[in-house]
Amino acid sequence: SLTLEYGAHRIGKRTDQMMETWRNYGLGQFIHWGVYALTGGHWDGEYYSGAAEWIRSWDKMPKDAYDQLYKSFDPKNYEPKAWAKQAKEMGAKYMIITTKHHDGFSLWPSKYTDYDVTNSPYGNDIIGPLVEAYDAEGIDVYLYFSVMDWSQPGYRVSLETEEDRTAYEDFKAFTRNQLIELLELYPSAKGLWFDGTWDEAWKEQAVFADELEKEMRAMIPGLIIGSRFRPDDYGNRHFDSNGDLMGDYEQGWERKLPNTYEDTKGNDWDAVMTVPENQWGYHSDWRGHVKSSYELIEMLVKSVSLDGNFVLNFGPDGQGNIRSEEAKLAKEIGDWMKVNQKAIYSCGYLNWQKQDWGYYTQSREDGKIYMVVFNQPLDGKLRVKTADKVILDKVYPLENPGMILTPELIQKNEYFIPVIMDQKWTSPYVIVVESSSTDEDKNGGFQKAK
Ligand SMILES: COc1ccc([C@@H]2N[C@@H](C)[C@@H](O)[C@H]2O)cc1
Repeated sequence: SLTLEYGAHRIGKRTDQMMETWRNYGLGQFIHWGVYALTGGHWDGEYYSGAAEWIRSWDKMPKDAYDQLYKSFDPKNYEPKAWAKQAKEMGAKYMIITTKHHDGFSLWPSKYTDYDVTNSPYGNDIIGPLVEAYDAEGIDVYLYFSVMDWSQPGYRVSLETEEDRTAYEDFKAFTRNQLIELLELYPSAKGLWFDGTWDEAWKEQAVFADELEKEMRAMIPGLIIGSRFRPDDYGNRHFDSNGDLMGDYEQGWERKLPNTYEDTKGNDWDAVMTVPENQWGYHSDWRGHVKSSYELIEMLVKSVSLDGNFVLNFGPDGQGNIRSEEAKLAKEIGDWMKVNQKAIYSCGYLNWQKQDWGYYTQSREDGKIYMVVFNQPLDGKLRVKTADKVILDKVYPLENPGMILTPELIQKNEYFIPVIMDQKWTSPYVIVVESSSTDEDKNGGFQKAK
């Protein structure tokens, strides 16, 4: 392997308590909010088919017009407490807020730019009250920060000239100043979620990024930072030039999920997901496929079954309203979580063979195994192939622990679990399997429930 000064500084998962807490979240909420929300994905009556938060890059969007939008930013309906309550009801255990997206508009009072909320009609800090409201609901807060900042004179895609390099030094200092400022203002933040680090200019900054990451980690012990922040000695992010994970968890799953445990490389990871195909910021006219709560619950369960967290995106409008489609999803997901959360929180991957009916999760606290059923077989028999030397001690529906299900032995370590046929299931349900290991290879494989 290569000798790297600025590659991964740790091999394998973090084992400290703060990371264990992160690993056990299961469900998170992403919030994309900024002046782009004022456009709602339209300009001058024209529909923008790209991701709404990228509308400034649209050739039909006059840049100076976009850059004046902040003078209209005055979200009368912004209610951070209501947002936090809704997220609590949904069952989110953490929330990631865009403090600054690619356009550079800072949602907190920043000493380092005039392009921030204090110079908008709204005038007040957006981030502070949001952090307080989510902390009060017991939902951990993480700060999204885009290194790419179109508003900054020193920002560069690549460093071609001496002038570029001089300007970029100012940009690096500005970037550091804002990040230190954020951690000083909001020390209850548990981590940072970086974006906008794909430019060549940034990928040459292995030394600077490493020193800055060390400085931030020293400010908040246990701070959790993903794989998209630092470039290594050769400019590689996410995985260094030896293939080792940069940062504390893999951030590569954006609008997509791993399909097998092997895809996750055994790392911690999060998947961040839009409700439409590709809209993070508010777009008033969602076109194409809009995901249902059923689809999103399956993505959540699949993520947890593969040792990841699932982060669902919300894009409030320019007045600070949560749109009705998102409110409905929060309610529907929350209703499901209220009944089935034991299969999600503090759960992760189980090495039993994946079956068509759905997903296994296993509690990291008491070892209980959860079968989350999405595709009930027509014959009502759920095939279960355990790992070797496993005994099924007790099997029952999570919603009805008194209803003991008796597995039918098919062959060694393989059973049919009879599902509850008398109920017309309309949403995914959970069966609990209490199992124990045996050192002999018992053919019987299971004991009658005690
Ligand atoms: C294809 O390039 C990009 C670049 C940035 C993004 C940003 N990352 C997401 C988390 C959103 O913030 C989106 O704007 C998406 C695709």
